[in-house]
Amino acid sequence: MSFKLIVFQGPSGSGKSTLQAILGLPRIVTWTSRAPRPGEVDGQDYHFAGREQLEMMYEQQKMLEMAEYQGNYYGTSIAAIQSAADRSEPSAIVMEAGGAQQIKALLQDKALIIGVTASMEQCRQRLINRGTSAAELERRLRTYEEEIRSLMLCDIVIHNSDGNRMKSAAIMKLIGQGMVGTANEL
Ligand SMILES: Nc1nc2c(ncn2[C@@H]2O[C@H](COP(=O)(O)OP(=O)(O)O)[C@@H](O)[C@H]2O)c(=O)[nH]1
Ligand SMILES: Nc1ncnc2c1ncn2[C@@H]1O[C@H](COP(=O)(O)OP(=O)(O)O)[C@@H](O)[C@H]1O
Repeated sequence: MSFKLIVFQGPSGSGKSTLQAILGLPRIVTWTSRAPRPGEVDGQDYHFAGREQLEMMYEQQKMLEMAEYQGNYYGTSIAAIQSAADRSEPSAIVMEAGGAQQIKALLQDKALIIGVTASMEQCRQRLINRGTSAAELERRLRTYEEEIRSLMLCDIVIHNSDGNRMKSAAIMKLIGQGMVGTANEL
């Protein structure tokens, strides 16, 4: 497989992190100013930091990209991308649409952007099961339609509905085994 980076994009609760875990490639840990959820580990799920620290990192040009999503900063450090570039195997990252497009512009054929979808009702139910508060749930689902529209910019889209769980996992296995390559490998 000649991809350097596999990017997951899609609405909250669609299953981005789940599919990333099934793919099993080294994952790039990004930065966020949001508070950790119960069970999330600093340095493993995210690098958790204050808004000021992230603004400073951005000003010091330590970030490749940074986006504000639902009132919090999310960003990818240049250091993290550099260590991914040094690895022989591809890495995986989860990003919102703006970040994914920046990566695509930068890496072009070396990045595979995977859009992940599920119906709004299924996303809602999954977020409730994840213990999301009512206010947070409304905020997260408010951007659902916009995030679905931006999936048209992805290279492939996986309909990760409840009924498609096994199929989504099988597609991830194929990608992980290098069965999906770039055009110049055809
Ligand atoms: N642009 C960008 N988006 C990110 C980055 N890290 C995470 N995100 C995105 O930020 C959004 C919110 O993430 P999170 O709060 O963990 O919620 P979740 O995706 O619903 O579990 C998601 O769309 C992530 O893909 C990053 O480094 N850059
Ligand atoms: N195909 C699926 N069917 C049913 N539940 C799923 C499926 N994919 C993921 N989930 C569950 O949905 C929840 C949200 O998944 P997650 O990967 O955290 O989403 P995201 O990273 O997009 O916010 C998790 O509890 C996960 O186990």
